[in-house]
Amino acid sequence: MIEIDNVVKTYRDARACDGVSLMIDPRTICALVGTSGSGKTTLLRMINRLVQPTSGHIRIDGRDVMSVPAYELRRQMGYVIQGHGLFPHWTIAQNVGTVPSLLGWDRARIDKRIDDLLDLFQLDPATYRHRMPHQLSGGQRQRVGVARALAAKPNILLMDEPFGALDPVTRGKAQEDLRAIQKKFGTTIVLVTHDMDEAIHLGDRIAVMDKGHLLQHASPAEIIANPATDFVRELVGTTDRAFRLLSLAPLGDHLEQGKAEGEPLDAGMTLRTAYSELLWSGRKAAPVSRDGLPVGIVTLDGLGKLAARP
Ligand SMILES: Nc1ncnc2c1ncn2[C@@H]1O[C@H](COP(=O)(O)OP(=O)(O)OP(=O)(O)O)[C@@H](O)[C@H]1O
Repeated sequence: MIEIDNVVKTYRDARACDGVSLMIDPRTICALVGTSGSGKTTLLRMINRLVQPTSGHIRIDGRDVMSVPAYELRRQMGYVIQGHGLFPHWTIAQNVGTVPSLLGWDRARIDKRIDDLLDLFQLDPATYRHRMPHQLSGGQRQRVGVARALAAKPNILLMDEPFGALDPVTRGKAQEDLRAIQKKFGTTIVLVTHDMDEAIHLGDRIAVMDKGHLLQHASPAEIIANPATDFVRELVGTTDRAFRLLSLAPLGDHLEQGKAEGEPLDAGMTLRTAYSELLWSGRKAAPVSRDGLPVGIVTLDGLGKLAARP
């Protein structure tokens, strides 16, 4: 549990964070969103003491971060920034093994961890271990950045615009990888992003900030359906909120009974994708299958109801 309790950070002429209180549950992803200069990065960096609060407290499992030596705290938490932050003159293996080496793990354990992580991020260890960061693509470097942050099995991962520099396809893949890894390890993730789609897609909860204030902290569905202020409404965008609602749930969660013709849709796709598929194939209904077996149907009418204002 990360507990942010009435935290203020003032710089000479700015209140970067102005009385922010927020609870982040273990094993969840909290997406911090807001316009530029709203205080997201400042808040994130106070969690690992890269920035010191002017007042207020941040506690991790009940322990005030200011009472833990900064180096110890940062070794317990992964930190990923935009543009990966890899050491350019170190090999990929040395980069990934940084924190385990600092923690004094023995060589065999470090090597195994490096190989496991490279495997996990689909970077063949034999090929990539000895390469230098400049010999990788931007997307690969970003994966190595996340692998490095996870190397010492931290409970908490802090991410500041980690996918901001990636093209949309690579970015989508990186988001899927992150979701899968978060599920597998149960890591608590705090993710700063400018991108509301990314926040909706990845966040169990979204925290919206503006001018140092926390405006709303709620689930993506709640933020879309009931934005707390005009600013939040504007950030969510009104033109495609129906589609955003549909993008939150898998088709398999909203099956209907009945008969439908044609190529089945997979129960794992989102309701939004199913809607698009129905429109594209000119059908009002389609069968749904899971692992090749029929499990129900989906209809345009049914999807229409799910997309309507709750
Ligand atoms: N070291 C600093 N000294 C003075 N002012 C600062 C410092 N760091 C941040 N600020 C100010 O605090 C405010 C919040 O900055 P912060 O970087 O937290 O915003 P942000 O929401 O992360 O923005 P962005 O999305 O552009 O990264 C801004 O007005 C910024 O100019």
